[in-house]
Formats: sequence, C-alpha cells, structure tokens
Amino acid sequence: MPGLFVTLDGPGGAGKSTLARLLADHLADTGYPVTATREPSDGPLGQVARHQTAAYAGPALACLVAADRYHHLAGEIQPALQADRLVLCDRYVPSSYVLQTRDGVPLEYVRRLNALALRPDLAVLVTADSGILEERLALRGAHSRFEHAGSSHVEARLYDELADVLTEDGFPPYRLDTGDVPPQGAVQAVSERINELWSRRQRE
Ligand SMILES: Nc1ncnc2c1ncn2[C@@H]1O[C@H](COP(=O)(O)OP(=O)(O)O)[C@@H](O)[C@H]1O
Ligand SMILES: Cc1cn([C@H]2C[C@H](O)[C@@H](COP(=O)(O)OP(=O)(O)O)O2)c(=O)[nH]c1=O
Repeated sequence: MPGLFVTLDGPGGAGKSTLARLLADHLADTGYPVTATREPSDGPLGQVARHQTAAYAGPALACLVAADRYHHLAGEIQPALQADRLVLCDRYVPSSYVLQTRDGVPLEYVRRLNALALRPDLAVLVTADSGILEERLALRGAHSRFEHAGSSHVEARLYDELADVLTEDGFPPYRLDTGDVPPQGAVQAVSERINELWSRRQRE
C-alpha cells in the first residue's frame, strides 16, 4: 500500500485529539498531503458508535465499531493511501483492544473481529501518568461512559498490559508520554518519526 498510515490511540485525556489536530496542521503546512480522520468515523455507523455508548455495549458495540472501521477503511482510508496520501487517524484498532475488553468482550473475540483491518505504518500510543489524565479529564469533562473517575488508571494500565499482544498483531506502540511534553513538543516528536518513515517510503 502506498502513502503512510499513522494512528493515534491512548487513554482518555492523553491528548490524542489535540495532537491529531495540531499534527495535521503542522504536516499540511510543511507540504504533506494529509488526510486527517478519526474513529468512530463521521459516517452513519460511526455517529451511532460515538454518541450512543450508553445504549450499545459489549459485543454489540464491538461489532458496531468494527463494521464502521471496515467501512471507513474501504471508503476513505484505503483510497487516500492509494492516492499516496498521509492518513492520520485519531483512534484505531488498539482502542478496541482496550475499550472493548474493558466492556467485557473477550480479547480473542476483539482480535478476530479486527483481524482483517489494515495495519498502520506507525501506531502512536499517546499516554501520561494516570494522575495527570484524571486531572485533564476532570477539567475537560467526560465524552462517554468510558470516561469517569478512575477510568484513566484502568485504561492506561490496559494499554501497557496489551503492548505485547498489540506488537504481535501488527500494532507495535510508539509511546509518547504527554505528561511533561506540551502539545507542540508532542507534534515535534511524532513529525520527526513521520519524516523518517515518509522519506524511507519515497525511496522504496
Ligand atoms: N501535551 C499536553 N500537555 C498538557 N495538556 C494537554 C496536552 N495535550 C492535551 N492536553 C489537554 O488535555 C485535555 C485532553 O486532551 P484531548 O486532546 O481531548 O485528549 P484525548 O483526545 O486523548 O481524550 C484537553 O484539555 C487538552 O487541552
Ligand atoms: C475507536 C473506538 C471508539 N469506541 C467508542 C468509545 C468511545 O468513548 C467513543 C468515542 O470515542 P472518543 O475518542 O472517546 O470520543 P471523543 O473524541 O469525543 O473523546 O467510541 C469504542 O468503543 N471502540 C473503539 O475502538
């Protein structure tokens, strides 16, 4: 697959959406053909998955998110990569490994459900100390039933516990701790990695 596929995952409050927005702007300003997107997608299935986490749970939410993901891949991500674009996706399969297992779905089922999803060229794990995450979430406010007091600790720990499985399945986490790195520092760190991968890809 041409282009470059970069995903951002991590616990709520880690700074994924902030980084995704600033990184997309920075890369576009430096001349990259950027397609910025997110999961759940902005399509009809994604809208339900994003806004109705109170109504959908367990295997139903796992399947809904996976169906949205395959549709998003076929309709937006893969065409952009075919056009040699840099695709930046806020949340992808690693979020399902963590959120769906937290929601009671067996890990093996989540792995099977996502087995056909394209593997990214770079899977960034945006994270921070759980105390910092809790403070940020308290300030920003919760976006879903997955975000509540104490949730950051569980989520951050699960990303760490699943690091080996994620690596084995094609999502080796490139860890970025935003605890003591301001947003512009995070942009700098990820764009350096992207520059390396993009130059290598252009030489292939
Ligand atoms: N690198 C950072 N350093 C300090 N605060 C940050 C950083 N990145 C994001 N924030 C703040 O943390 C809060 C959560 O960020 P957000 O991007 O919404 O996280 P996520 O998308 O991972 O849930 C926001 O108030 C944001 O301004
Ligand atoms: C990507 C993804 C999202 N979701 C659900 C739970 C999330 O809380 C919800 C919305 O994503 P989220 O990133 O928390 O939304 P926001 O950008 O508003 O912070 O979608 C899953 O259950 N599994 C997934 O793999």
